[in-house]
Amino acid sequence: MTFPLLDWSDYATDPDAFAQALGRTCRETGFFLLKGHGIAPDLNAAIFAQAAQFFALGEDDKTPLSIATNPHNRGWAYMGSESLDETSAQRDRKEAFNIGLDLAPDDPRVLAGEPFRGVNLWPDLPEFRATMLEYFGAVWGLGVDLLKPVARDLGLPDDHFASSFDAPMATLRLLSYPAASGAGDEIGAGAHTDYGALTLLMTDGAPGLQVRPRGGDWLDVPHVPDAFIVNIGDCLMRWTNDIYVSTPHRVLPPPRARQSVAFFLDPNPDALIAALPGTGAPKYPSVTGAAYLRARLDATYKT
Ligand SMILES: O=C(O)CCC(=O)C(=O)O
Ligand SMILES: [Fe+2]
Repeated sequence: MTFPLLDWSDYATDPDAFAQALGRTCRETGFFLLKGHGIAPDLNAAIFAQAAQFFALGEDDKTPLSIATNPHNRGWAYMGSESLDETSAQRDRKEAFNIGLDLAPDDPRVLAGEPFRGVNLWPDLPEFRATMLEYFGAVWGLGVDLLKPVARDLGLPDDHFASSFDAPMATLRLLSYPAASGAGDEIGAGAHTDYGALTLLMTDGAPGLQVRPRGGDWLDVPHVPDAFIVNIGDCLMRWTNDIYVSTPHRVLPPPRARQSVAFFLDPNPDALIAALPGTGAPKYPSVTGAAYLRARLDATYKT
């Protein structure tokens, strides 16, 4: 397996060729690298710097922001609270912080208690919120743009997915992995496939991320500075009636402390995940975006 390096600026000059290359990788492995995406290296650097400040806070500052008591998948996940490998009892050696679509406390969707419609939790760090929201907006825009060549590859109008992602259950997730302790049986993030439509990931370059293509062995994902590692998730696989594949990946305990920033683009809560036109007899019943994500998260946080 190779990790194709796609250049987003090619989409503007030759959208058909870009869609074809993107489609090929989504059908074969569901993983690619993306450069030329226009998100400023300065903004990337700022995100990593703010994340480092957050993770350096003490438990007293982080505990009130706990995701465990938040019904909307927002906030801080402490070390050992998750097991991404649903088949294993082994706990991931990582901390995380989730930020969702930013809504005001008096937003009607928040007041109505709609699923995944909550307010974000913020640490007391002066530039944290503004930096996170700027990045959230930029990567959300890029993710929705990437769904245009996806639609084109599937023979659908370019804007086919737009209305399913205009108020998405997207999550910006900061991740921090301590260096391997050397104790042997540990994992940074257990083997899993992502739940949503697309994931756009940046890492600090510390090794650890591996992908296992169907029928193959675990492979290290190469680091290309400032390129996103993009992969498709189970929701898009299901939407395409399995024409696209989501691929298992994991994070090994890294040789040095490691940070990464993932953006999970899940659809709107009420988006209907049903086999797309032209993809054959549906293999799965239709499901809403919210019902699908809730079922997957419950498995991750099982006790
Ligand atoms: O930290 C990474 O490089 C990947 C994390 C990941 O796969 C996830 O959180 O879904
Ligand atoms: Fe993942």
